[in-house]
This record gives sequence, C-alpha cells and structure tokens, in this order.
Amino acid sequence: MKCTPDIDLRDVEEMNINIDPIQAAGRLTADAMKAVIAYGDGYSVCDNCRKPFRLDYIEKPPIATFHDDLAAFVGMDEARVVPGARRGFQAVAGTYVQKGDPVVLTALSHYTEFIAVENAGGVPHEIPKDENNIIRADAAAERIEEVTRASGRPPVLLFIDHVDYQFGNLHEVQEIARVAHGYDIPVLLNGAYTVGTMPVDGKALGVDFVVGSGHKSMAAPAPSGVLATTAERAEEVFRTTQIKGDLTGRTFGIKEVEMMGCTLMGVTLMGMMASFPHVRARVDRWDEELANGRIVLDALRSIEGTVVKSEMPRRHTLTRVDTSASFDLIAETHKKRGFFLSSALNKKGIVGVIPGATKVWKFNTYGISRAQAEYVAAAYIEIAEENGLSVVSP
Ligand SMILES: Cc1ncc(COP(=O)(O)O)c(C=O)c1O
Repeated sequence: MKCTPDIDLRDVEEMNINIDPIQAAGRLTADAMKAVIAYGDGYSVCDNCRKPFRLDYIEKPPIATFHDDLAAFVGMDEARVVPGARRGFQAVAGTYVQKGDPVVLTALSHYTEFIAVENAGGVPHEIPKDENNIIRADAAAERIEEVTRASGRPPVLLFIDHVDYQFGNLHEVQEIARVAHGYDIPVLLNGAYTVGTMPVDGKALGVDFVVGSGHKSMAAPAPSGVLATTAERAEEVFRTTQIKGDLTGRTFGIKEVEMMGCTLMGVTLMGMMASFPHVRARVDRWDEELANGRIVLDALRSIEGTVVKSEMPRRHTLTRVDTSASFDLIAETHKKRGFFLSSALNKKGIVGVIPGATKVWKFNTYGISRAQAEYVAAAYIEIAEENGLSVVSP
C-alpha cells in the first residue's frame, strides 16, 4: 500500500476558501513554510546548544529571545513552548493536582483539560453555563463553594476557556479569576482560540497561566503551543530536576520536570518562530476579522429559519448556527440528502464545512479577506435561493 504523502491533496488549502472551525488560524504563513523546509531535520535547532543545555537558552537561532517575546505577547513573565495546548494543561495539572484533588473546569471545557486532570489523578467539577452559553463568575463562586463543602477542601486548580470550542463565546474570565483567587486557587486560561488571533493580556485578566495552541491559532505546525505564567508560578511549574541516578550519582542539570527537559525542536518551533512577527501584528487587526465574520453571518441570518447559537453580537470568528429550519429542510428531499450543502459549497470553492451537516454546525471565518467573506456570504444566499428558501434582511 502506498504510504508516501500525496502533496497534491493540499490543493484544498491553496485553491479554496477554508472555513473549517478549527483550522482557520493555524494555517502556516509563507515564512513558516520556508522555515519548515530549512529546519526539517529533527535536531536542526540544537547545533548551537551550549551550556546551560536547555532549549529556551539557545541563542542561535534566537530561541531564547522568542521565549521572552512570547511571554510579553500574552502579558506574562515567563513562557515555554510546548507540543500543543494540551501539554500546557498537563504541565500545570502535573504541578498542582494530586490524586483525589478537586479541580474546577466548566461545562464548555475542552476534553484535553479533562484528560490533563485525569492524568494527574484529579476529580473534575464543572461550572455550569448560563442560558446564553456563557460561564459567569457567580456560577463559578457557587460551584467552588459546593465543591469545597463536598470535598472538605477548596479546588486546587481552575481552568477557564477564554473562548470555548462549541460556541466561540467569550466568558467572564477576569471576574472568575478574581473569585478563584479569593480561595487561593490558581487559574489557567485556555487561549487555544485567542492567543494568536486577538489581543490577550494574561496579567490584565488576572490569570496565573495562559496556554495557547500553535497549530490552532498561531500559524504554526503541529503539535505546538505555549505555556506562559507569572514569575511567582514559574518557579513551580518550571521547576528543575532534582533527581539522581542511584548507582551513578548522575544529575541532570537544569532540565525542567514538566517540560521533560526540552520540548519543541526543529520544524514545530521554527515554524512557530517564523510566523510569530506576522501573528504579533495580526492580533491588532482583530476588528477586521470580526467585520468579515459579520458579513458571512449576516448572510446566513438572512436565510429564513437560520438561528445563531453563539452569543450576539459576535466577539469571535468561530460561530455555531442551527439551520434545522432552513438548509436541513432541503436535505429532507434533496437527492444528495444532507450532503447537498457541503457539495454546493465545494463546487464554489468553499471547504471546511463538515460533509452532511445541515442541522447544527460551526464555521470560522478567521483569515479570509473581505472579498472572500463577501463571496462566501453570496454563496450561501445563492444556495438558499436556488433551493427555494426565502431570504430576508436580518
Ligand atoms: C478549546 C480547545 N482547547 C484545547 C485544544 C487542544 O489544543 P492542542 O491541539 O494544541 O493541544 C483544542 C483543540 O483541539 C481546543 O479546541
């Protein structure tokens, strides 16, 4: 069986407009693509690794500076690159959570946060969402009280998603962090959908940890991400090894326990670094991204029966819609059934919508131009009209 990658398959990226909900902000810049080729060898960044032997001290290429820049970018004191946001969650949970400890997450937390808790032996407790699918500070306070009463001690860690993966909603992070700190609970901000797309200032939000995903939101190869923290918490989560070989007496320098020594090498790190100047600049254009998202959403809302499930007005480009009473009505009788929508979009060069999804689905307009947004908007309206749905101004 053939196992070499079919490079032509990637035409899907080059030739189409991709509104996939999770891929939008992770697509590589041209500079990242060049870096990926140049630094393809596994140890390509290690040629100039000198004492102290650790990734974040390497000066050529400027990895040390990149770490400082990353911390500043998210308004924190220290940062490390990690193989995906999930490894950031794991490092923090590994530091604070012992077997049986209560941990607070939310009803909209990503599964990788739960697994980080499970991996450390913790017991997860969710803060409920309100009727608008927002996680509120008063619900957090109530849940912390309940969990504290039931467990006989306060939770040891709280995870809050800056923007959740289901609705793309923003939550009451600052207020929740304030509540958690009232109980001495450290707070981890999951910025998988925000770090690299919109401005994020961890200190201003009052959180202890900011975690971002390189391949989701920083135009970087997978798996990559960032874990940033305050100077105080850095001593805990970035603690160095104390262990010794019992026969040889060997020690292991300043390798960090939660980082397993060194983290991203070669392609992932250099891709992330090459995109970083673009990523740092693009967060200032967040308003333009929101405006493009509105163009597409307004078109969808003009199709009678379509309901927006995400908060309005939109504060993120990831949006969930319910088209059970619009596009799904067509699916009932169309010869392609539910596949008619993705198929019609694909014919117009629009990809990323799950084939067959005509009830509740998500899309993300991040990174498309205004002209492309107008094109996508017109495409949805055209497909609706061709299939007999009425279109009215929202
Ligand atoms: C909200 C959210 N958090 C965390 C993750 C995990 O990110 P990563 O793949 O960088 O570990 C994802 C991605 O799947 C996500 O959607």
